[in-house]
Amino acid sequence: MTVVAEVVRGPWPGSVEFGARGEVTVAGVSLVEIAARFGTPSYVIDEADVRRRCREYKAALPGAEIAYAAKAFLCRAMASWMRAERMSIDVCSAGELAVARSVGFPAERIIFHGNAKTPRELTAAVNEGVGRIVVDNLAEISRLAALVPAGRRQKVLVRVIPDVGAGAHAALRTGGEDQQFGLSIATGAAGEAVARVLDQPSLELTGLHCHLGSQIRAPEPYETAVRVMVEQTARVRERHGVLLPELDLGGGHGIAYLPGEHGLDVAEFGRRIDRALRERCAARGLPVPRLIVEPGRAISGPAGVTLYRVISVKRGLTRTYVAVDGGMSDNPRHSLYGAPYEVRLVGRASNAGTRPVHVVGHHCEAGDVLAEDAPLPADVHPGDVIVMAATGAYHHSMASTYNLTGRPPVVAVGEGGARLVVRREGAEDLMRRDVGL
Ligand SMILES: Cc1ncc(COP(=O)(O)O)c(C=O)c1O
Ligand SMILES: N[C@@H](CCCC[NH3+])C(=O)O
Repeated sequence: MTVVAEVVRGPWPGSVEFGARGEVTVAGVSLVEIAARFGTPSYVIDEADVRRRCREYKAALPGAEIAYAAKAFLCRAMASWMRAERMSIDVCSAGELAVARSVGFPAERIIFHGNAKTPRELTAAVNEGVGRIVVDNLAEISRLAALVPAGRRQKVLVRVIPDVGAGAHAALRTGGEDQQFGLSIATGAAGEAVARVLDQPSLELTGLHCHLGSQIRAPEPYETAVRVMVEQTARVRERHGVLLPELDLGGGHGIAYLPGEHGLDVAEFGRRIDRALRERCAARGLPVPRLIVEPGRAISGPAGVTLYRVISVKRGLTRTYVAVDGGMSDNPRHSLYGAPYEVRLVGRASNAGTRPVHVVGHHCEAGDVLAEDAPLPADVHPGDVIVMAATGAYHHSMASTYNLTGRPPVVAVGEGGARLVVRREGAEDLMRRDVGL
């Protein structure tokens, strides 16, 4: 296939190719063929691209533990790719834990999160033997300690609020005071949690954790967080004489959603965090703790695309609406955060020129918009297939069945071609939970 122009890959998987006649392939597999074989809408994920991103993290942060944040996208295939790449996984529910364990993902490389873990979740985490549980409130400390069988110690991290605000949208900023995640240093809750954990013989405190927010594209907020977290680690030693061997900086690493944008530069992030950590630890006379990072979006986001079929094109007074066979049920991100997206026509060339359109879904809400002012060919028409970039994170995992629409399948592409890894949800699946009259 002729690649028409040097593609500025931006939000697309590394293997994407755009041909002169409108063909688009990912990992060498034609997206039109995927649409024909698996139907639309469909999520497509490039396995090699996901795995390459894991290796990029390992190369950028030698010696660090890289825990993929499963909330971004998890299915059994993804969990087994993470196992094969020797990644760790961060989970935040019994469901994510069960999926990871179902493919034999090693429990000791699982980090269990949650600001309101239920007793059932805590029990599952302890029984499975997860590597670390991240304490996120005072109430769960004694509850957790009581669940640990005699003769065992459960490793825990304490999630503190570093009071560093970062993230692409208010709903994605979780590192500042006055939100529901983590324990405040300012109110004394973080210090209290540390003391209570150290008081429990069945718990072993291995370090502090923080998570600033999501879709952060610059390293500076993380450098600030390193300063705060090293200071807190030093205070634990001063107050309790305990040297914490780990420091978890969470995730939140941003990606490009539009052409010309850039994500967090992982290599630069690695260099700067390493330097900041060494400097701060030297200043406080601490040995450098083992770093843990928890990228989700940056591992799976750019590796995924979504295919839709155009159902109708309506010209309004001022705008054109291109309605597709999916919508906020498979991608709630535009309606939740106003997130921008890049879309392209697939499978035919057009010389009609482009014009900005609103790509909308098929749900009964005016807010069911997928992309605003997206440039598509002026002759886009029903039956066309379009592809949306950077949908590998927080799409499948946030999908709903609104309007009793079944969720799309996930198709993995790689050297062996395309294969279904999650099947399409049908009316029978939806009715299986409905026990009837
Ligand atoms: C504790 C924790 N770790 C990691 C992540 C992963 O975030 P991201 O997908 O933005 O890297 C999140 C979500 O923001 C989180 O809450
Ligand atoms: N769901 C968000 C990210 C939340 C990150 C989880 N703490 C998104 O789609 O961007």
